[in-house]
Amino acid sequence: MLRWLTAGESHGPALVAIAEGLPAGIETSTKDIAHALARRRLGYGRGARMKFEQDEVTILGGLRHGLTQGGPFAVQIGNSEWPKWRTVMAADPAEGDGELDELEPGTTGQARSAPLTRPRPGHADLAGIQKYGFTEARPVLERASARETAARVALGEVARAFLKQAAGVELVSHVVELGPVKAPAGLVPQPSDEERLDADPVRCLDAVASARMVEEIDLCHKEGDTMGGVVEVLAYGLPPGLGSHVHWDRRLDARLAAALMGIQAIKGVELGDGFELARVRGSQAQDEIVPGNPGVHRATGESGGMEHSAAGPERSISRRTNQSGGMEHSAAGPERSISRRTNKSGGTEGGMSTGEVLRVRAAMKPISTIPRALATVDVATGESATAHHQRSDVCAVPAAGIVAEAMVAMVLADALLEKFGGDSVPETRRNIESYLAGLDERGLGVH
Ligand SMILES: Cc1cc2nc3c(=O)[nH]c(=O)nc-3n(C[C@H](O)[C@H](O)[C@H](O)COP(=O)(O)O)c2cc1C
Ligand SMILES: C=C(O[C@@H]1CC(C(=O)O)=C[C@@H](OP(=O)(O)O)[C@H]1O)C(=O)O
Repeated sequence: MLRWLTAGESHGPALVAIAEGLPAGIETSTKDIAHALARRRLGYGRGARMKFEQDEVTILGGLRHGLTQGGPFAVQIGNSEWPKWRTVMAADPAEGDGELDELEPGTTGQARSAPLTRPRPGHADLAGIQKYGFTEARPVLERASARETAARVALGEVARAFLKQAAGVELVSHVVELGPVKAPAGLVPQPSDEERLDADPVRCLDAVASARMVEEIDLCHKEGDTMGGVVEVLAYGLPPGLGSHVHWDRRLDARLAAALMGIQAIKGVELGDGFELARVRGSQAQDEIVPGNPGVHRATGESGGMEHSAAGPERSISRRTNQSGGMEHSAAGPERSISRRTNKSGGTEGGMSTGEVLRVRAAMKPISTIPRALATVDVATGESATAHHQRSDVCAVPAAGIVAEAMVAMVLADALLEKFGGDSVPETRRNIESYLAGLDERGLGVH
């Protein structure tokens, strides 16, 4: 079982994250994690804070000479802006000598130390004040802030490394909608497109749509507004059978949906064709099962025309049946296999992975903090007021895609460990190979 937690506040000294249950032998490094964090900071439309703040990565436990050791993996992400917040965010009373009343760059007139008694709509501020007995929103917003997603991305990077090294599973994410602009339907990236996507200002695969998305962000910024959008995460090379149909909380789709909904500002999750399937007849909503090995794992519901972009990379984990696994006497043999005509379901059926490409989408609402003053109530006086305005991103959809990748990686790593176990990467890999060989023996392999 993979357990993990994050701690830390947006303007605290650091975020920390701990993952327990990862096997030994996962190859990763400070550099890999710093790279993942840098990817999260990418994206056109992010605010002033992304420019001046640095993520300072320190691995505190669980890694030795570039390999996990089987113990809890602990990472700290230091906040380079901490000296300015030492007083406001001091752990102990009357501690610190931070620059108390200096304005934050990009903010409009709010001193750091001022009590935030005018809760911002669209944020955790008011419900948090009500729930925890606070008199102002600072303690709420500090923990609710999506700054915390840096900690998730740090752990997600280790999970990604595990998935690739133990199972040959590779993830890729991209932006499919930004405000009113949509990328062409059915266009899906390969893991090998990652560099190209990261180089795009909005992490969109289609150059024309990307340019229109950038224009839309500029327009939105000019008009003093903010934007949301939709991101998609794909996982290539999953074995069939992760998750289970036997109980609601073991379903892979349910676990993915919960993990994605757990990202700040995510308001909807779809698996495969998701909501679109509700609009078509049953006869059009199936992924028919056929014998044979198409050599292509489809990412989408399209059955033709998209193979150049939808085909998955070769499954990189080896099959023992093709080598010396002693399966020669099997009735079906590895030459028999099973495949799907389409992948409308997005790679799960009955709460289990099908062995097709996993495709999941998350919809992000527009950034709540808009430059225009929003109506609220001052909780100190009970009078109508205008909400505090912190500086804000215009759009953080590209960053949300990286966070979504991390959350999907954590869920898949957990599901993989649940099914295959293993205290070391080679052991997990052997277990997967043996399972896949068993499927081949029965003629049920998904190649
Ligand atoms: C990567 C990322 C960056 C975000 N940046 C901002 C921001 O600059 N300003 C803002 O108002 N909300 C931002 N949000 C969204 C808020 O954190 C979120 O809306 C808020 O915590 C309330 O949670 P809820 O929308 O899930 O109800 C961001 C979210 C993500 C995922
Ligand atoms: C710091 C990050 O994102 C922050 C998430 C966030 C929010 O309300 O969620 C609000 C902004 O921070 P502030 O209110 O201090 O300007 C973002 O910059 C980050 O992603 O590293």
